[in-house]
Amino acid sequence: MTSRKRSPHDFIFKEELGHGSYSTVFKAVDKRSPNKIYAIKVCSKKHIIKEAKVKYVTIEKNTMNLLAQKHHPGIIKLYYTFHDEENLYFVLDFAPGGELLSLLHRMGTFNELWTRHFTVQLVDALEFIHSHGIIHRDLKPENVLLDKDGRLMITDFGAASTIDSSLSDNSTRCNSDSNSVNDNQSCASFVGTAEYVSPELLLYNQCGYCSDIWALGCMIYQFLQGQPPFRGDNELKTFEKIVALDYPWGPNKRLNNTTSPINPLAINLVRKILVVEVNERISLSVIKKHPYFAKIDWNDKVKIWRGIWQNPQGQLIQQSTGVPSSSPQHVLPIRQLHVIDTPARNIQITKQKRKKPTKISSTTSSIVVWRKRLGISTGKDDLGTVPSTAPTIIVPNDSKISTATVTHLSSNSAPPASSQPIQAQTKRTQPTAPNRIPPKVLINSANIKNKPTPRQKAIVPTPLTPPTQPTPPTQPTQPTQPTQPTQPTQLAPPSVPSAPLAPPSTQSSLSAPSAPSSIQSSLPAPSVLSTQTKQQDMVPTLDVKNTIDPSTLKQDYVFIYGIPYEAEGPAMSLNSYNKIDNDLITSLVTQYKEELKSSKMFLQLLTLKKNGILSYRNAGQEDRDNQGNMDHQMANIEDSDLSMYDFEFNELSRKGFLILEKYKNKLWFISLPSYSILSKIPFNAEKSLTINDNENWVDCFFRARQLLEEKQILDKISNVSFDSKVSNETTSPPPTSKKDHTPSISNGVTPPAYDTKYGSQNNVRQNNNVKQEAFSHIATTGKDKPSVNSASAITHPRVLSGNSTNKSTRKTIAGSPKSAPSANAYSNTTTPISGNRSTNVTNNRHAPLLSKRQNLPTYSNSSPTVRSQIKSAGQRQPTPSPPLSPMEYSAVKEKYSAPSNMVISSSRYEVLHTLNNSQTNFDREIASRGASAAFKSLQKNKKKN
Ligand SMILES: Nc1ncnc2c1ncn2[C@@H]1O[C@H](COP(=O)(O)OP(=O)(O)OP(=O)(O)O)[C@@H](O)[C@H]1O
Repeated sequence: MTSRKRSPHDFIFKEELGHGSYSTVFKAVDKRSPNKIYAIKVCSKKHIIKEAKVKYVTIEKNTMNLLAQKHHPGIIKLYYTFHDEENLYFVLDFAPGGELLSLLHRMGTFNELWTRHFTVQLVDALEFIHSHGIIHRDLKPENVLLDKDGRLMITDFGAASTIDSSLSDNSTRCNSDSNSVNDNQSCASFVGTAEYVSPELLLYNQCGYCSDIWALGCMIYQFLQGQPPFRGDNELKTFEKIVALDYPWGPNKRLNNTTSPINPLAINLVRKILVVEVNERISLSVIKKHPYFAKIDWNDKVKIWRGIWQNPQGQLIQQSTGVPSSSPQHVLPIRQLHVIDTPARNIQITKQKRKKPTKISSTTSSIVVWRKRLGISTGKDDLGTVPSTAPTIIVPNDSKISTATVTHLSSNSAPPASSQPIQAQTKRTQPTAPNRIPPKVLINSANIKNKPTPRQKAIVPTPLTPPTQPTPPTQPTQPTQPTQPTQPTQLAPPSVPSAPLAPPSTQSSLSAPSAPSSIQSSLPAPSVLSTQTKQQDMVPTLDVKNTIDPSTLKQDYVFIYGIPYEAEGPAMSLNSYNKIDNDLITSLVTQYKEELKSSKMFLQLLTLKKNGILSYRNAGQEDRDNQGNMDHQMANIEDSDLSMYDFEFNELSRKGFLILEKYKNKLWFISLPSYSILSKIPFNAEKSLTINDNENWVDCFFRARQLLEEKQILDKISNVSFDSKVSNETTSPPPTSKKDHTPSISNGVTPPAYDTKYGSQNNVRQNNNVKQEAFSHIATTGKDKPSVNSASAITHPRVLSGNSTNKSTRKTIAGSPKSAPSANAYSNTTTPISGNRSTNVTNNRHAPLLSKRQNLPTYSNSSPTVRSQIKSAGQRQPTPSPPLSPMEYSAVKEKYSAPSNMVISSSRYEVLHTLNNSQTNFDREIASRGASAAFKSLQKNKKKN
């Protein structure tokens, strides 16, 4: 670090490199020495204060300062920090190679050579970090960047923790030193990323150097397999998998369609790292001696730190891997196929883009929920070193103590024998347990792979909480648009027959053969609510008392436009559908922008409840449904066929549109009335009816989703014991959780056969001719057709936010997936809109298409009959039928599992997942399309600016 004071004026700021939860990173040139290129991380002071990130920024600064005292090639160096009125600035090493995750994404997996080379670099860099008494705590491929030669550089120390050097012997061992697991205050906080979080943090609130080693193990696995070892449909499931060491091994599949077996030594290494018991987890020094690194000379730093794009002489080599050596900025931004985010445009340095959900707090809440449900204390008393004896798992029902222990779990880590030539050497520790895990813990032992001991006696759990009631019945549906979450592909005829709309000019660009020749729609003029309307007319029928309800997450005035559309015609590829869909939305918005935002429209009072129900009532006129309700149900965000998009939606400036789409059924455009229109509403009414106007709609959607998701998880955790399903000794009635289908299977309900006919008719019936396209006001019809402007520059609503490498991913619990929405019929039947605004916008529309291709039934593509069978099986089986044998059970499970390449979410992970698992070029095209479209969009925006 140089002490010379610098300022933003010393640098020329170039393009944005990416942004994280509290910063935007720009490429910058030092004016004093123009050859010096840096990455400058800019954190808006306002934003970090508002988002309570000060602590993390400080940690990052201090940690990087500490590490910058000595140069290490594997660490992003911090050169200067300074601030002005608006921002804090971190001047860092520029890593032109982008994120390691992006490289992995582009390749599918790394080959043997690269995996070993990267691992060696990681081990060396980690050793350096640990030698400074620092634990990174958020190691993952996203936080590892690449320099121009393809050398790793670890970054993002915002979650780091230092170990008190007076206590530490600076050992990097996980075992044998009491400091290796740090239980001090700073370390006991929950940080990290769901997929890489260590079991000691989950179970004991502890972390240490060994927690970074755990993450290293996850990364090695990911290099070889393309995705991290532990991934559940949501964070809580991921946590379950982590403590159960539930991870599979498959061949090393590359995107160039080559497959190779995995080196057994690599598997062995990973297995020695991914051990739940920290005292048995291999340390860095032992890792270095592992036979996998037999040929590595750890003292030969030059060799170790050769870039992967360099030959032994240090020259850049041409890659045959699809990574051009000519361009150092190898990595295309990887964006979601469908995102809710802020467009990357006109980003002032001082202006923080729409944040992605908070890393730390989200993680915290998930872990807290998870631990709470397992009955694991999160209190300080529970801290301390990991006991030499593993916790006993006690199943609640009859107070019997299971023999499952954490060490037991670790011994179960062995992947299937076929892919695991080398067996774990994990020693079993004493199973008698201190009350590390209080006696309410359920261990889902069916998740434990290759359980070496005979199956335990099944103990049907007593729910930790009374069974939760299913989501309350939906409110009466609006007459024009029945929304039936359980029948996602049910197509409702347009409620308003419409005159054709001239095809948007963009249609000519539709390349798909099955694309509609025209998109016809009409825009019946809505009833006019002009600004001259008498103020009292605007809210005459609103009953204030009825409106304010504690379950309301948000209620506000909006304009809503519904466009029902019906899909007919032959099957269409997902690609075509996506394109049409994008074009449709885009053209509608671009053509009717003015009308959609017009003050002529009726105001609606939109309400989002905790149960996910979104309803509206007309603020301008008495408008009751058949049952006399003023609130009309619009959608249930739990509906797996509901997608949400953002078209330049900016709540502050009240611009743009939030778009909801029920798969091939209806589009809703939600816009916000201008302040001037709002001011026409009588003050009292406005004040009393507007609820929670401090929180954005999108945040509220995600909050609702999270609430629902947590409830769902809690139901499941409370009610499910896999033991009870596979055991012949089941004695208790099955759980009754609405959404847990597992019991139905375990109770011998015959899995419904896949209804091909129905599937083909209903689920895969494609929108070849989006022929309907009635463009009707949701609550009224009108006559005036708006003028049709020729569609100008088309921006795709879903890729609008194609920022450069937006670091948001589901893996960062930080705003994590919260959960990847699941299309997995077996484990998760409904998928609310995800909890991560920037990554997780449910888009299960893909599921049916992909499922069909593979002829795999899923809940989301099963017929209503099938669904009701599954549901009723889960809900109403009064007497347990003979349970399935384990084999039958796994067959059923497999049958009802979502196909591995299903695009069920829009996060980068999902895209990556699809890429990694795709069988065909078609799938890969789908997955990469989002990224390239996002990239193009970004470029366009940049040019414009
Ligand atoms: N030194 C760098 N060189 C090149 N690109 C960088 C550099 N640092 C960051 N970036 C890009 O900017 C993105 C965001 O940076 P960073 O992860 O530091 O932000 P953050 O706010 O700390 O993120 P997080 O939400 O993970 O805490 C990164 O994903 C990366 O693509």
